[in-house]
Amino acid sequence: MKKIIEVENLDVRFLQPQGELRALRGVDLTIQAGEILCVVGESGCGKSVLCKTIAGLLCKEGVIHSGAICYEGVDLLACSKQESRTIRKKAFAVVLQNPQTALDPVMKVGRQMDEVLKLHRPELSKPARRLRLLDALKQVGIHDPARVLSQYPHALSGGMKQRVVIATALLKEPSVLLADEPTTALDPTVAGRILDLFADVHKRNHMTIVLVLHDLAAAYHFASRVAIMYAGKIVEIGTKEDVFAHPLHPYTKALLDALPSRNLGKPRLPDLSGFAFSEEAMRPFSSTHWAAVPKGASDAR
Ligand SMILES: Nc1ncnc2c1ncn2[C@@H]1O[C@H](COP(=O)(O)OP(=O)(O)OP(=O)(O)O)[C@@H](O)[C@H]1O
Ligand code: NI
Repeated sequence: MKKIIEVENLDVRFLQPQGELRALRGVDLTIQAGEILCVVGESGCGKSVLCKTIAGLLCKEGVIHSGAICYEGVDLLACSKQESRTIRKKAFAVVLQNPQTALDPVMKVGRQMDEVLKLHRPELSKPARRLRLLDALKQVGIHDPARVLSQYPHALSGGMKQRVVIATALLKEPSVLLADEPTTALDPTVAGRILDLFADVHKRNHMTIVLVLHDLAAAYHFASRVAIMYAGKIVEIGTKEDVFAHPLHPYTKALLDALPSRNLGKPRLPDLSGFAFSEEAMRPFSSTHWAAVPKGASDAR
């Protein structure tokens, strides 16, 4: 498989009054074209900083101390700002965890999506752009796109807002979609549907997707490969089957042991309207994506 992004020995620090915080301590990561790479790790391990640094969105307090981020062989940290900006603008789109902050509250959805499309496809006429926007919303599962285009973001639910954000990201036809915990702000059933949407987008567009997730079980379902991050480093990476069957790092083992259900390879349950298992087993995606069992009832290993 072709490598699309190579991160080498990336070291990012935050200078604070009380000292230097090392958020990324030499991250090495290869992202392959066309894969869904899920990055999983505990809160504070550096997932968002990694995503933002790749996307060129690191806040000004963050210092890239050393390392390389190569996109199709071009080191974005070594080339000119203008060049790296042009490459990033063309190649990457980013979806963040809170759709609220991604949308302008005082601009109708249609207008803000149109602004993005105008930049990306200046040759399109206004009617052609409108058709493109309607189609983009349909592609993310919005059944009444004309109505949504005419609304302000506050009129939409959290899940609908995130769909709009994803549709807007896709308007840019990026090679790589970076999504940083895109479902954290959503309630569990909606979160499951949004993750399904990423899988769908991947299947349709053969795009490279980097999906940061908290939940290892969700990563198993959606990833081609899984990268485990711990204390500012990628400590393990591999196909999901390898990582789940033969975890090498103690943190990966601990994460796997913490899963409420170990029967991840089992067939999916159909959608259920109710749930009879213990509350602990009711993980956000369990009813739609895999059979959940009460703790202790299964030990697949
Ligand atoms: N703007 C900032 N200023 C100072 N420290 C920061 C800043 N942003 C992140 N950090 C620190 O960098 C480290 C990594 O943060 P990051 O947000 O990448 O974690 P994360 O893995 O995304 O966590 P979460 O799962 O909670 O989103 C943390 O210790 C965090 O406190
Ligand atoms: Ni984060």
